[in-house]
Amino acid sequence: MFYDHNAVVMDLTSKRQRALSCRYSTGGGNPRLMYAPVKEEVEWDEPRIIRYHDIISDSETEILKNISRPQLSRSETTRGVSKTRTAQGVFLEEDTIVVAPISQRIADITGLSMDSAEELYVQNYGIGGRYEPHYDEWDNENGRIATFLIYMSDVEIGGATVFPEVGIALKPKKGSAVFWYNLHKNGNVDLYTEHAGCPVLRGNKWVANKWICEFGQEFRRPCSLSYGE
Ligand SMILES: O=C(O)CCC(=O)C(=O)O
Ligand SMILES: [Fe+2]
Repeated sequence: MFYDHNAVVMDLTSKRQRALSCRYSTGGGNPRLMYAPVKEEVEWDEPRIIRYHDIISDSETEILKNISRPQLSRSETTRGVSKTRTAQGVFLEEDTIVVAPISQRIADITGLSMDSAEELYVQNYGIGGRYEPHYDEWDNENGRIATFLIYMSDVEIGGATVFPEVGIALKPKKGSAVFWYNLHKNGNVDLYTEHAGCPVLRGNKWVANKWICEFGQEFRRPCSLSYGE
């Protein structure tokens, strides 16, 4: 399938920008964030997509890139090496330097448990690297309830994360992250969360994905019995 991402996106994003809002967040009163609240910006309402600014430092990103570089391999999906995802990636174990504090920060910010989350997945896209439209979760037990996508680089041209169903483009901004729920509270996939990584036209794109899973979130994000919620 071919999407003219730039055309869809530039049009709708500019309309939406008028309603954007920003605030400092303590993750609902988390003690670790009381003295250093995180900068939160609403990118979209439904599905709710939040951008967190300055959540990872330049030195942390350099460490993550340096650790990852020698281990990168072509990204795979459940069907093997992927043609729809032309990037290289690596899962970093929790005891890797700087990884555990990042997981803790994500837990503090989102209020979700990291106990059943996947390991941090660092990805690098070169020129032309892209990831075609997909859902992070479809039908798994302990599915990916939410995605926390950290941008570890700016990208000169291209490389936006786009949501074709809603018409929004999230531009990579080094040190920031975007967060959304893939699943509704009733456990169904939110069909508006289909997203893609646009081709990198100039520059080099680094991201780190933390996929947060369902188990352990029962009291943090209680289920809903309502069909639409
Ligand atoms: O690189 C991006 O902007 C999106 C990456 C993504 O969607 C994924 O790895 O699942
Ligand atoms: Fe994704």
